[in-house]
Amino acid sequence: MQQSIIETRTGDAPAGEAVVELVDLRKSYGTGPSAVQILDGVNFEVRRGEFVCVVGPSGSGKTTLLKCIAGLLKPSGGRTDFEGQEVTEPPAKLAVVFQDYSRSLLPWMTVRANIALPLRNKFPKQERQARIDEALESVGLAGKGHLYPWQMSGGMQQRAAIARGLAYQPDVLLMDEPFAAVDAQTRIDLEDLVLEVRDRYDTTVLFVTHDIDEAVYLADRVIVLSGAPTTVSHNITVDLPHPRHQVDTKREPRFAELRAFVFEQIQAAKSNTVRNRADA
Ligand SMILES: Nc1ncnc2c1ncn2[C@@H]1O[C@H](COP(=O)(O)OP(=O)(O)OP(=O)(O)O)[C@@H](O)[C@H]1O
Repeated sequence: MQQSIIETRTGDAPAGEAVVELVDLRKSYGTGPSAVQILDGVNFEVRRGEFVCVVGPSGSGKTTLLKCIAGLLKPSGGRTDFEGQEVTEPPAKLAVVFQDYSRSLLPWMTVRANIALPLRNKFPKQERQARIDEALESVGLAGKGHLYPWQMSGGMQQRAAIARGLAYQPDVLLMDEPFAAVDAQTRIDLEDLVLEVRDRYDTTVLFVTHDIDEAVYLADRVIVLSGAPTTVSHNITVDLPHPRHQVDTKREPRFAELRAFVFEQIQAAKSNTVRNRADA
């Protein structure tokens, strides 16, 4: 029998402390009559320890949203809070992993030196070395720290980029389509790796993806964005058991139901975007 889809209303998120909170977040690019409104009052919270995926049509502003949360872009209105403080600069306890691993690692430095970079002047040498070793081990790169990024496969480089974020031991990891540029098998391995490290470090994860299967597989909640100008169209609880398993979880009827529901909402958001553009 089909179960109903559980939606979380804003302000009614699962119990626990809100680590990230978006309050009526607005962002437009450009000024005057040529300004284009991308985010048009986005509201949601991420609770400590949650894994939240954000999906939405292409161009709906997912990267823009993540950059506002990371303090890399100033909102045009509303605000984002990190651990109860309004974000006005990149928060110290937040790390970002971007899609383009080839640009996020410095090619003239070894992997160890890349991971050490954000730790410099923050921790004594011995602690830095211990953090680097632990982060490398947790992403399956123990003993590979002496390599340069260009000596590694795409999947290994993205593991190294994740290790750099983890070594900092952030409270929140923001990930912007981190596996979009790797092959399908590596992507599956990295999805499970991120679930493992989330459990190991108890990190809160906010993960942007185009891939609906990936979102439902990884998330505790999926936030679906409407087409631009963008708001939250759905906030869906993923009531699949943990630990997730690439075959068993995806075989569950509930997985198929949730996947179909998210897919339909994105299709609806896409057609609204086309209509909005035609009306403009
Ligand atoms: N710096 C900028 N200046 C002007 N427009 C921008 C800028 N950055 C993004 N945009 C526009 O804002 C809109 C949203 O972009 P954004 O990259 O946030 O969307 P997205 O949902 O992440 O897209 P995709 O799914 O294709 O990666 C797009 O139309 C994009 O062209």
